[in-house]
Parts: sequence; C-alpha cells; structure tokens
Amino acid sequence: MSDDEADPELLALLRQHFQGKLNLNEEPETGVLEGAEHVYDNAIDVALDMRATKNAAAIIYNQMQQKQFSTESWSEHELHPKAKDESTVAFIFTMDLLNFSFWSMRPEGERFAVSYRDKTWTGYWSLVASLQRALEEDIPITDPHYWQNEEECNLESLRYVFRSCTEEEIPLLESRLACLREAGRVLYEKYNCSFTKCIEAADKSAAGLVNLLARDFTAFQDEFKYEGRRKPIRFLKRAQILVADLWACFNGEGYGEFRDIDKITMFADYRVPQILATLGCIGYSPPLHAVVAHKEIIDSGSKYEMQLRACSIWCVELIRREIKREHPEAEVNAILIDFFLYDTMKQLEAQGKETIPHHRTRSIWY
Ligand SMILES: Nc1nc2c(c(CN[C@H]3C=C[C@H](O)[C@@H]3O)cn2[C@@H]2O[C@H](COP(=O)(O)O)[C@@H](O)[C@H]2O)c(=O)[nH]1
Repeated sequence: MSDDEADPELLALLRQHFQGKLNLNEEPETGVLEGAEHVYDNAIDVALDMRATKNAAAIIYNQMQQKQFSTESWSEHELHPKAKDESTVAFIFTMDLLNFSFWSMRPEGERFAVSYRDKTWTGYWSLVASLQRALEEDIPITDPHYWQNEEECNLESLRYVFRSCTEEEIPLLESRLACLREAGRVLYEKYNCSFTKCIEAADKSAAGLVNLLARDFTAFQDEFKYEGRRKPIRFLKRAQILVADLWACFNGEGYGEFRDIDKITMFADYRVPQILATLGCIGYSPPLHAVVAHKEIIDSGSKYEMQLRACSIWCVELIRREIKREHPEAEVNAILIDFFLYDTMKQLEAQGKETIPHHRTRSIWY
C-alpha cells in the first residue's frame, strides 16, 4: 500500500512510535503519585515527620498482621454487599459516585444520620445504609435507567432515599442527584447502561479504569490547577476508591481483577489525613493548625487543602515503602494501608478519642 493510501493519522502515530516518542504498548498511569510528590516537595503548610512515619509503618504492619487485614476485610463489614455479581458492581459504582462529604457542623446527636437494621448510621455508613434500605424498599437506586427517569428519580425521591432520623438532611443532595443524572447519561451513551462495560473497556488495568472514569464522568474529575504548574494535580479520590472497592470486594478476581492494582494510591479524603496527623506523621503550620483545630471551612482547591490531600497521599506512599523495606514479603499496598487507617480512625471516633479534628472542605470530591 503506498503512502498516499494509508491513513495519515495512523502514519503519524507509527512514525512517532518508531522514533521512540510514543510507546503504543505503554501501560496507563494516573499521575496521582507524581502530582502528590510535587505538592509535597513545595509544601510550606504541611510537613511529614519521618520518625513518626517510620514508627507508624511498624505499628500499622503489626496491627494489620494481627487482624489478618486483607481484601476479605471489605466484605466483613455488615453493610457491604456480599454477592459477587453484577448487582454488587452496580452497588459499588453507585456508592462511590456518591461517596463524599458527610461531615456536619452540628453537634454529634444532630448530624445527618440514617436509621437502618435497628442501628443509627452516620458518615460513609449512612450512605451505604441508605442504598441498602432503598433496595429493600424496591427503589432501583443502583439502576442507571432510574437515574435518567426524571419522573421517578428527582430531588423529592432522593430526599426520601436519604431520609434522615435527625433534623439535618444529607449534605449536597442536589449535587448527588446531578452525579446520578450525568452517570446515567454517560453509561447510556457510551457503555450500554452498565458500569461492567467500563470495567471491560479498561482491560484489567486499574490505572486505565481510573483514567476512563476521570475522562468520561465530570463527577470523577477530582483534579486542580496548582501554582502555575502546567499539568493539574490529580487526586481522583472517588475514581480510585471505586477501583479499590471492586478489587477488595471481589478479592482481586472477576470484576475485581487488575494487573496494576498497586498503582492505586491512598484516597485523599478527610479521615485519613486526620489519623496521620493524630499519629504525628503529618504536621501543620501554625495558621493551618488553627484553621483545622477551630473546624473552620477550608475551600476546595485551595493551597491549604491541596497540601493536606497531597501530603497525605505521599505520607501513605512512604509508609508503604517502609513496610516493604522491612518486610519484602508483605502483601501490602496503599489501598490496604488506607482502608486500615480509615477503619482505625472510625474506631477512635466511636470511642470519643479524636484529638485533632478532620479538616472541613465541602465538595463532591471526597
Ligand atoms: N481514604 C478513605 N476514605 C474513605 C474510606 C471510606 C470507607 N471505606 C470502607 C471500605 C473499606 C474500608 O475498610 C472502609 O470500611 C470512606 N471514605 C471517605 O471518608 C469520608 C467519610 O468519613 P466519615 O464521614 O467519617 O464516614 C468521605 O470522604 C468518604 O469518601 C476509606 O476506606 N478510605
């Protein structure tokens, strides 16, 4: 076939490939860890304490060993779905589409809470309880067709799904509806109305699935410009925890099988930074410490917030490296360390042992 018959775009790609500028076989990268290190290297309001981080690595490793913490721990949670099938994939997608911003400015007993299975659930668990309750009431809350049906799925019906047993309703209800609407539209337009088609498109790459989510759904585009840097800093927290929840729930098999799962980083939320600060691994400048300690609002995308999120990602990476250095055989990655730290923080909260508050940023990103 002569040049003038070949597709010019394909020719350009091949020319770049053979000039070594483009590796057609290269594995996807999310860029999250690279961005986190950049912010850490330039941070002035958040610092890492290497001795505390080293000590934390030893404590975390020993406790994870004692508790035999593994992907199996995910399904042991009372409210997490147990079936290893497509309905659970739909549940996890819906859950991590809405897995953000449960914190309240109200006193503990007045914050948004959900009554389900004779218990009162707050925070992340209020979300999971609401979804389980809706399914038991035959509301198809995990079905993309429902999300697009404005007759059935609207602010009123969503208010009912997330009805509270206190005076406070779930934060950002309108934003949650918008996330469902967009996801319903994108799944309809590109993925045959099923998130399993996104998993198939990622071809068992965790980074590829994270990038696909950030590319196709604005609700997952958790990235921000930072101080004149050309490329945005990517946190992609809900996209990453979605992949991690699939991997953990399915124990790395079937819908949870990813060859590059270790590329997933810690999920930059508001709980893990809190326990890292409690362990002394991360420290705040006096002005930032005052803002966090007084539970003042920190704006989404602000320098304070980005340093908090990025330094937490980097800190967990250093903890992971320290554990692997001391125990090369350890089957540990940033996901399991993160899950363990989140659960530990929630235990401290339940025991009333919070010493440093979590930071308060209201956004759909975490
Ligand atoms: N980094 C990180 N962030 C996590 C989780 C989870 C729950 N994961 C479960 C799955 C496996 C684990 O074993 C957990 O049992 C929720 N979050 C985030 O925290 C915030 C909610 O806080 P609160 O309002 O206090 O419940 C909110 O931003 C939510 O997105 C995690 O694991 N890691």
